[in-house]
Amino acid sequence: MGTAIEIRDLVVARGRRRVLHNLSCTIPRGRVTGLLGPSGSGKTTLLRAIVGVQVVQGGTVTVLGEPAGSAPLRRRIGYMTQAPSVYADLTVRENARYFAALHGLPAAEADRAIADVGLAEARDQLVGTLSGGQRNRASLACAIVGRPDLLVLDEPTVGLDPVLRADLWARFHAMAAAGTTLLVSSHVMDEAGRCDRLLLIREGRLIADDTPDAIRRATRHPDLENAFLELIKEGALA
Ligand SMILES: Nc1ncnc2c1ncn2[C@@H]1O[C@H](COP(=O)(O)OP(=O)(O)OP(=O)(O)O)[C@@H](O)[C@H]1O
Repeated sequence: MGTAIEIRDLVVARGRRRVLHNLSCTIPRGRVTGLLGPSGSGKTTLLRAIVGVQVVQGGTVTVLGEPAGSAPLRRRIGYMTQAPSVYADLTVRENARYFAALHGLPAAEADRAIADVGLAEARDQLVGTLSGGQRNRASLACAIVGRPDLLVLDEPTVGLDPVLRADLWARFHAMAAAGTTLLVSSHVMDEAGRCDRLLLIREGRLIADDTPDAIRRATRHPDLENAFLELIKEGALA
């Protein structure tokens, strides 16, 4: 299977606060790994460090065998931020075609990405007129258009109804089956069970790094939400 991302003793401060404390983990290739944790726990900061846009104070982040942020990685990573990163005054198709062109890819690839996120019917609509969930999917289309080896998605399913969420998760797994590594953040615990592996982060520290089943077994909670509460309680007692 192999390793896609290797993080060793990562320390990040934002403002005057230390946000990540000596965090270490490895993320396997060709799998969907979920990054879960409460609001403010450091999920976005960790994703930023992996994508290479975060100043770090210590430790190493190696992505697809290269140091995070290095030039060869630029075309190999798709990153969807929480704020939509698409142009409001362009249509969905124009946005996706623009990102396809940046990767040197033909317009057909843009149309494929739009269809992949279920936005084909809205492809000629200006992004500024889309609903929040549709705008998220337009951002996702732009992140996947280059068929990246690593897809880093910061809360991609916010604002989506259950049917669309289930549909997107099925697409994530299809991409993983085709060899893409996905790292997906969420603070919705019912999405945790959809991941192959989970990283649970709290106050900048990793409190679990395992499969959903192993976490359920170790905590004796069939429900991941309660399993996480148990891990947090154990952490507080340790
Ligand atoms: N630009 C910044 N300057 C100072 N502090 C920041 C900055 N960005 C984030 N922080 C702080 O860093 C901590 C981690 O933030 P981060 O965005 O990584 O959390 P998160 O787990 O992604 O939260 P959420 O789920 O709410 O998006 C928070 O305490 C936040 O207030």
